[in-house]
Amino acid sequence: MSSLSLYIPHPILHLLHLFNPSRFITNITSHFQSLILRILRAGPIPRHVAFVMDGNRRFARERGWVVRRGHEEGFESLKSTLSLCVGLRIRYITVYAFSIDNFARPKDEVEGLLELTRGRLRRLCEAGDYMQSHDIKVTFLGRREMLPPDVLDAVESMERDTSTHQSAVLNVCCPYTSRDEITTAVKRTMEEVESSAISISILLYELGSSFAGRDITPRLIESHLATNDPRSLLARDLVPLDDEKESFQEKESSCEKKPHHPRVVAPPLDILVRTSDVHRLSDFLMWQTSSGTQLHFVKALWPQFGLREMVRVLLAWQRGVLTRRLRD
Ligand SMILES: CC(C)=CCC/C(C)=C/CC/C(C)=C/COP(=O)(O)OP(=O)(O)O
Repeated sequence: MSSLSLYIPHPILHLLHLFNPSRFITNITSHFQSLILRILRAGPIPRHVAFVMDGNRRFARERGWVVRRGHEEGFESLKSTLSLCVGLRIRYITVYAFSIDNFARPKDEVEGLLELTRGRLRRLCEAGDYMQSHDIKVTFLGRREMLPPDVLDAVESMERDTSTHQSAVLNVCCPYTSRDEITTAVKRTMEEVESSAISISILLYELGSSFAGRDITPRLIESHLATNDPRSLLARDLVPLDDEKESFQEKESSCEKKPHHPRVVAPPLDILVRTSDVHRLSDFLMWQTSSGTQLHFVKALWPQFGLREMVRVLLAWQRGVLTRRLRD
């Protein structure tokens, strides 16, 4: 601007200062994005979308940067993707932030990822920041007990500070693998079935009868998956298990309401996106993707994922939904 001041009269220069080209471009871009999201919202909207945020290291290496910087760019991409999802009114967003296997990566890289959790992500949950102003509940899924104490403290405070939020849920899988999640769910199901079987059989034995036990069904195991942890569900989305639906509805409509806590499950996973052109699940949400989930493998590396990629994914999913509706 200073060299321009030699040629441009002062009042015009003043106007140019007020005009601020970079702010103007940012405003135009954000208006354009809101318009696109509003158009997309005219169609069906998925309730639950998951992301395998792959390609941070490649993004860094291609630019001659240290790996840590690639993950930092990945974090910025997570923030902008969250805004896209919120703008689309998607209620559940589940991201693969840290696999249990990632502990085996170089120390500096692991420390960089943990620092993003206790630093940048923690700040987004503080008073007046993004998660508060957008009413987003943040929950961590996986083996939190494997995290260092200071990261665990940050995780617990993020969950506490956002626990009453109702507009959307961000599930951060960290440290997580799908096989571990399924194994834990099976163990919990067995414990539940055994404890209810024992108490009912004692009662029936005393009454002189016998008891065959509660059935272990896929739906019962599913209700114990991390994505169905009651802490990560929005009250308005709770869906009782099929075999409990009737009694749930009865209790809901009964005048004399007794406390009833049916096992519940979250809305099914509609879309899974994996970036960086890798066509694998890598031990992520294997149960949840086993029926009805549309899988999208996108060429862009995670730090490059943006509006264009999201629009493509959503249009493909909407096309699928509308085609099914016409066919059925
Ligand atoms: C704490 C938090 C929410 C962080 C967000 C940052 C972020 C996007 C983390 C994902 C980490 C990860 C292991 C990505 C996989 O790409 P890669 O590293 O395997 O990359 P590559 O496929 O190029 O090797």
